[in-house]
Amino acid sequence: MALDGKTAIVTGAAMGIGKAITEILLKNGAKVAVLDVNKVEGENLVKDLNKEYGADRALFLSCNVESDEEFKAAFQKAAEAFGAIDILCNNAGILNEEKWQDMISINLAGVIRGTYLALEHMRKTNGGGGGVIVNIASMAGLGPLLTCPVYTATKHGVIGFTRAVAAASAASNYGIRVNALCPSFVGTELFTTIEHKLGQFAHLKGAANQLVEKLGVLNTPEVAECILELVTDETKNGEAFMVRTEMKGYVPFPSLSSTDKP
Ligand SMILES: NC(=O)C1=CN([C@@H]2O[C@H](COP(=O)(O)OP(=O)(O)OC[C@H]3O[C@@H](n4cnc5c(N)ncnc54)[C@H](O)[C@@H]3O)[C@@H](O)[C@H]2O)C=CC1
Ligand SMILES: CCCCCC(=O)CC\C=C/C=C/C=C/[C@@H](O)[C@@H](O)CCCC(=O)O
Repeated sequence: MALDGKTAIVTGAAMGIGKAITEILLKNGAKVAVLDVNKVEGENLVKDLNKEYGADRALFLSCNVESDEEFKAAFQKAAEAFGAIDILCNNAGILNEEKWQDMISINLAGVIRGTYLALEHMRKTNGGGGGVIVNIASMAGLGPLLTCPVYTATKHGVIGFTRAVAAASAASNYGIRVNALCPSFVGTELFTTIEHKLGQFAHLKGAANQLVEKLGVLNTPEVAECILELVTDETKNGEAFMVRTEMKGYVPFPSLSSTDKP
């Protein structure tokens, strides 16, 4: 899918990885609806982006991905402003093991909520033009991050959901691909403020720091680059793409056919 003239919705787009994804989509010719709970950051960002990329290329919509009503209204407004939606990036997420129910509600249920809304708007069997969804998971969706058991669970959930809904979309001729992006550590506010958000396993933070030392820290444009790959390569559906400082690529999963033995 070429991006020129396409329209996108990015959640949690006021800062961090979502902001970088918004910028790379704009640079490549798309229009972007910036959804976020942070109105001040979101509105300021959109003002700057429209100065840089042209009037009305970006649109801020206040939206908490935990709210069905707000999410639905944001999709409606974006569709009215842009004509149609071609791309959804479910990026909004938090890390706070002390507020673990909120993490499930935002990181996993928010992705499901956004995906189901996008299927309604975009699926060819409902008058839509098809499109692509990218869910921001994490390397913690592929293996355990021991200081963060619930964060790990939400990201494993995002990958499982992505793979299943991708297969269901293909089998239903929706014309919508769904893929997941799995970055290792990225230097955003989420990463720099974890100190007081690790809950009962905060005493294990030394182990997490060792993993950071080993894996290094990505910057947000490096992560955003990978979005282009997942959006534009029409052969990819139900994939998880891992990005680390020293390597990136599609993650192989076991096939688990009925004849396989453990
Ligand atoms: N920073 C990292 O090391 C990594 C982050 N990720 C994932 O990338 C995504 C983005 O994370 P970062 O940019 O690092 O975080 P960040 O904290 O820098 O930015 C998150 C953005 O999401 C917004 N947001 C939070 N809750 C929201 C809600 N309920 N509804 C709408 N917007 C909401 C915030 O206002 C903020 O603008 C998350 O899903 C995170 O789990 C994945 C791997 C590594
Ligand atoms: C504590 C800050 C979390 C920031 C948010 C993230 O999503 C970052 C996740 C980044 C990396 C997670 C890696 C987990 C890896 C484990 O499964 C480990 O077992 C893999 C070890 C890889 C290796 O040793 O090469």
